[in-house]
Amino acid sequence: MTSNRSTAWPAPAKLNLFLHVNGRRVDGYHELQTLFQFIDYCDSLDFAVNDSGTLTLHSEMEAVVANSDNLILKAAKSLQDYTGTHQGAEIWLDKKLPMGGGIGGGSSDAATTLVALNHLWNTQLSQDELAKIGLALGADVPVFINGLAAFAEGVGEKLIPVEAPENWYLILTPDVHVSTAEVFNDPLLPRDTPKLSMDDLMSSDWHNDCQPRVAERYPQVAKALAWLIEYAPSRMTGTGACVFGIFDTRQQAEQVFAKLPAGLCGFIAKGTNKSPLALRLTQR
Ligand SMILES: C[C@](O)(CO)[C@H](O)COP(=O)(O)OP(=O)(O)OC[C@H]1O[C@@H](n2ccc(N)nc2=O)[C@H](O)[C@@H]1O
Ligand SMILES: Nc1ncnc2c1ncn2[C@@H]1O[C@H](COP(=O)(O)OP(=O)(O)OP(=O)(O)O)[C@@H](O)[C@H]1O
Repeated sequence: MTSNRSTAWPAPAKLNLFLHVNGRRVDGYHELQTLFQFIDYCDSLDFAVNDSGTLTLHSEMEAVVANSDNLILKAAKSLQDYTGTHQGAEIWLDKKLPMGGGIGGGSSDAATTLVALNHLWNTQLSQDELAKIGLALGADVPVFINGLAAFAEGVGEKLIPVEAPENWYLILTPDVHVSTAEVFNDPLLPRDTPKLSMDDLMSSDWHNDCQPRVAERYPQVAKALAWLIEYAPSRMTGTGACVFGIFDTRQQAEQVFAKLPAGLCGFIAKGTNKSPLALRLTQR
């Protein structure tokens, strides 16, 4: 073990408690309104800083995604380029979050890398500067950098912190990869949900505009939703494939989890309006 190893930087997952598609921009991207909340279910990263400038990543996910395509190394390189630092880092990733499920693991890993290295390299960028670098890596990176549950507009970069109910969730992870680009390119995707104002936020009908089409095209998602909805209010997060059921207590979530039939997988987590990454920073 390297002696200057800084350990256990959390990269939490997020849920989109709702995801409304309000329109399509001329560049093809969609205008969204969404409510992001973190859950206490996280990847974990370790960092050892060096003076040679080299960046290396150790991760079991290399079998699935080449290290050169990993958002962690892309984030570290972006921070080097932006700040001109000559420092580098050896990075270890303990991957827990299912990939491509709409819970934002890749974006969260990128955000944790930016926040941790900004701290460990002492490059002193502001949160806004880090969020700007992060946005170029993915629409969901800024909310992970800010670390507060938020109502988001635009493509997810205009963030207003909100206090959402910190429920317990049973999250099901259908074994299917849903392509975000494919969902947004679907001609039948509804794109006309009226925009909510902040005042209507908590009282309005929360839904996910991507859910009906994804459920139609991916029977595994439809099956997970059909089962979960029998026990709790349930929705899809992001563009899927994960779906979550909402519970008041851990016990209620556990009772339902215990009934999970063969062929469905999932986990229990608690919603949290302050990200475990932000909590880690304040504990230093
Ligand atoms: C749907 C969300 O998960 C909500 O949290 C995110 O906005 C998705 O963010 P992401 O996974 O980082 O997605 P990106 O990699 O930026 O986009 C993938 C593709 O989805 C489409 N896309 C994405 C976001 C958006 N607001 N409008 C789009 O039309 C674009 O074709 C884009 O090329
Ligand atoms: N560190 C990383 N962790 C996960 N995926 C990564 C990582 N780096 C690059 N990727 C790529 O990004 C893709 C999307 O990953 P991610 O797990 O963030 O999807 P997601 O949960 O659907 O995210 P979102 O909700 O932001 O759409 C993966 O399929 C993988 O190819």
